[in-house]
Amino acid sequence: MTDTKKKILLINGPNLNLLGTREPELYGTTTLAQVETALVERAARHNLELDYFQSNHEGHILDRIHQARTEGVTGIILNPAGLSHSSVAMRDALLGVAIPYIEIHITNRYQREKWRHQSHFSDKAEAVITGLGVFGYVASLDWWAWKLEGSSFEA
Ligand SMILES: O=C(O)[C@]1(O)C[C@H](CCCOc2ccccc2)[C@@H](O)[C@H](O)C1
Repeated sequence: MTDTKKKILLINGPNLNLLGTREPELYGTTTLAQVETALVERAARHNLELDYFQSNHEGHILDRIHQARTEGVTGIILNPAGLSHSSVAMRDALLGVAIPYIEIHITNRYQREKWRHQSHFSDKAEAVITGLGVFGYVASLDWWAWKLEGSSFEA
């Protein structure tokens, strides 16, 4: 029996491995491992498979994005981190593999330095979440589940 579960890939950019251990006033106290574990379990409840990847190296992230296409990834949850504001190459990789993504940021970037207001990813994202803390990751997954389950609205 072939595995028919749709796959969502969670990608976190540079320094997010520090989540929960540094700057809790900005990023909270939940660790990246806790986020990843929680999303894997939540995805399974939606009959989805969730894989996750974090790197401090742009090229490794590009390689993981390229690999996603060969794996048949349906959608991406992307926190580009600092690369949000600088990486045309990462934008090109995402557009190149043509996998839809939701962009998520833990902090409200519009309350921070002006240079954080711009992202190389937002205009091509399905949606952008910024400022919900790590709940933004939960919201991103639930959005993918809702989208893939037919986008029906039940009040
Ligand atoms: O708010 C977000 O999620 C950001 O993507 C986080 C990036 C920073 C990622 C580093 O995250 C850390 C987490 C905990 C401790 C230190 C860094 C920042 O450069 C973006 O402007 C907004």
